Amino acid sequence: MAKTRVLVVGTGGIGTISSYSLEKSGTAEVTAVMRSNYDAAQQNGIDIDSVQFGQIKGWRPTAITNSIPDVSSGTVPPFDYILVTTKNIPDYPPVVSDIIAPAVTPGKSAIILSQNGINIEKPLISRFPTNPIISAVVYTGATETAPAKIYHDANDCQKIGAYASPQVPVEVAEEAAKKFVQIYNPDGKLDVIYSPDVAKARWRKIAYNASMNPVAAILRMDTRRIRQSQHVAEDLILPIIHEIRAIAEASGVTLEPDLVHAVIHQDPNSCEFKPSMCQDYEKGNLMEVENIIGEPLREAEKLNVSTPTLRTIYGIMKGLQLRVKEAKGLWEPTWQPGNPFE
Ligand SMILES: NC(=O)C1=CN([C@@H]2O[C@H](COP(=O)(O)OP(=O)(O)OC[C@H]3O[C@@H](n4cnc5c(N)ncnc54)[C@H](OP(=O)(O)O)[C@@H]3O)[C@@H](O)[C@H]2O)C=CC1
Ligand SMILES: CC(C)(CO)C(=O)C(=O)O
Repeated sequence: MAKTRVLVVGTGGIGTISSYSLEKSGTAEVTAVMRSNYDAAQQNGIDIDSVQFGQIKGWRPTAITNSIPDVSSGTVPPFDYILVTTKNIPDYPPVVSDIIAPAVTPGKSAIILSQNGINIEKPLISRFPTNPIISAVVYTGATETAPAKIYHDANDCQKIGAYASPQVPVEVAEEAAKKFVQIYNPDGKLDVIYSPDVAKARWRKIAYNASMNPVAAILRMDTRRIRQSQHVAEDLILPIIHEIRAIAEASGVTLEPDLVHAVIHQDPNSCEFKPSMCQDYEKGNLMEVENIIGEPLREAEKLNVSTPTLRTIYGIMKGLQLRVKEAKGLWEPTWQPGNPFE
């Protein structure tokens, strides 16, 4: 039987772990789009040090490329799935829809977003109205420690489901999501499951990311120290979790009573874990500020929900993001027309 064709866009931490399981299943062939790690992977393959799969040296997916395949050329067969595992940073171009556009076959390729954040699916719906959109809420822990060297320290754990798109029949999108889970996890040994209510899963996950990620980045502190400082946990983390719960509730999603406990205890006491936003800031990289904090805040404004802590944290994170942009030469300190503070 022909294998399912999957394009993985952004083969860093999560992209590599997903590519590995998809290929290992024997039912998928992965084309991995790589960028800064392309040369290293071409030369020596990818090394994976995995808590779940052991030590893997020089692993290679079916194909590695350093550009997005252009399916309109007619030389590349269409992809059944496009799995997007780049960081998602809409405040600096190119945005995800522009990145993947050449590889999307209208009406065929299902697009799966594995990225953190809320509302990340919306720009894809308007750009690719006839393609099924699938949302993957990812709890896996994986970091690229050097080009094409992946440290996988928390078991692959994903909740995957269809995201409603007006021109795509619900059953088509659900079928695409279920089939993707089937090819990813054919024998059910992984904690990678179909979720009929992925919107709820996203709100639940954002309670961790909107609280722990920015507070860790601002303080340059791991989540155990955040919790060990009762003050930081009580005055910053808990209020943000409560604010996220209130926004979700106003948008029609009731989060479970164990939410606070689940966020506080997501990282075991034994580890000193710095969430991705903190790691990115320490590396001088742009951070996923808009989808993790900006979007929940915009939802809150629309729904008239009070979110004082989230707003303060957003202001600080926007400032830190600007510092990263300036250091990278992506922003110049100039006055924009209409700025009342000039
Ligand atoms: N890592 C984790 O444990 C978890 C991550 N997530 C989410 O998953 C997503 C991916 O995170 P993660 O795997 O850590 O990210 P990484 O930074 O490890 O990997 C992202 C990869 O995408 C590449 N990339 C970015 N833009 C492009 C582009 N335009 N064209 C081609 N390649 C591109 C990057 O290349 P380059 O190196 O050149 O920038 C990098 O190789 C994020 O949204 C994150 O929030 C969710 C849960 C856990
Ligand atoms: C905590 C983790 C790794 C997965 O839940 C994550 O989402 C992040 O660091 O941003």
